[in-house]
Amino acid sequence: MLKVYVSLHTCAFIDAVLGRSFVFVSIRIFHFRPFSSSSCQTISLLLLVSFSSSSLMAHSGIHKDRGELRIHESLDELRTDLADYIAELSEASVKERGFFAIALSGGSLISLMGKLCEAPYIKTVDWAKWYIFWADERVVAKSHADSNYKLTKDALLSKVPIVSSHVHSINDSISAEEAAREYEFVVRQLVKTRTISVSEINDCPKFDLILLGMGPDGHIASLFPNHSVLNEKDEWVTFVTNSPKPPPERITFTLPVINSASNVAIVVTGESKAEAVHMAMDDVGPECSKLPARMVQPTKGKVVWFLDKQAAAKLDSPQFAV
Ligand SMILES: O=C1O[C@H](COP(=O)(O)O)[C@@H](O)[C@H](O)[C@H]1O
Repeated sequence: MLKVYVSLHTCAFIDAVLGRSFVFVSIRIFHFRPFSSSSCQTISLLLLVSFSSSSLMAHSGIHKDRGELRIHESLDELRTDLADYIAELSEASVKERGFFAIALSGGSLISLMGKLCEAPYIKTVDWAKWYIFWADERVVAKSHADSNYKLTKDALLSKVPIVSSHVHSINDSISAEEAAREYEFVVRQLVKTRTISVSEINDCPKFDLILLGMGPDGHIASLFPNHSVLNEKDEWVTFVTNSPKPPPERITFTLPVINSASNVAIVVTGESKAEAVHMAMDDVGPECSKLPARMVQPTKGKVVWFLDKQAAAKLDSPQFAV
C-alpha cells in the first residue's frame, strides 16, 4: 500500500532583506508492504512565498484620537508601505476628482518615498494627474542644497513622468513674506478651479494628501514649537524669518490648511525622534499639547503615522510599544 504524507513544516523563516518568507514542505511517501520491510522516501521542497508588506508590519492600529499608527520592522518595509499608501490615495483621488493634489515636505521623507520611482509604481501610478505642492519650503535658491524643491526634484520628480507645469514650487527670487503671499495666491487659483478641493467647513484648500516629516523637537512643516505662526488662523501660507533650524527663512502651510486635508501622513524614523513621538502620541502632561506634531488633527480627514521601531520605542501604549 502506498501512503503519502505531506507535512507542511511550519518552519517558515523570514528573510527580512528580501521581505519574503520561505516555507519548508516535505512530502513523505511510504511504501507499506505487510510482510516485508517498508520503505520511505522524503521529498523536501522549499517554497518561496511572497507575503504582502502589511503582513510583516510590526504593529498597526488606531491610537485613541491620534490617528492610525503603522510601526515597521525595517526602513525597507516602511518604504514599501508608504509607496502603497500614496499610490492607493492617488488612484482614489483621480477616480473621484480627476486630480491628485499632494503637498510634500523636505528632509528624510523624500528618500523614504523612493520606491515610487520603481516598479510597479512607476508604471501604475497616473503621474499626469498629480499636482505637487510643498507644505513648507526654505527660502533659498532652487539650486541650493537646502532647497526642499531641489531635494525632491533630484530624488523623485526627475525620475517619474510628472507634468512640469503641475509642479508648484515657491518663487525663490523674492522675500519670505512675498513668497508666502505669492504661493497662497497660486493655491487660491487652483482651489477656484477645484484642482485642489475645498473644505466644506471653512474655505481652506483640502489637499488630497499632505505628507509631513517631524523633527526631534516635534516640528512639522516649518511650524516650530512655541512659534507664533502656530496661532495663525487666517492665512493659508505664512512665513518665518527666525527658524531655530537653519536656514532661518521659510514659508509654511498653516495649521488650518494642514487640518483641512483629506489625508495627512506623518513619516518619522530614528531613535532621535522617539521622545517627540511619545509626546505627540501619549498623554504626558500639559506640555505635550503644545507640540506642533500633536496639533495635527484634521477636522474631517485621516492621519496616518508611519514609524520605524526606533521612532516608536518610547510609546506608552502596550499594544504599540516595541
Ligand atoms: O526642516 C525641515 O525639517 C523637517 C524634518 O526633517 P527630517 O529630515 O528630520 O525628516 C521636514 O519635514 C521639513 O520639511 C523641513 O523643512
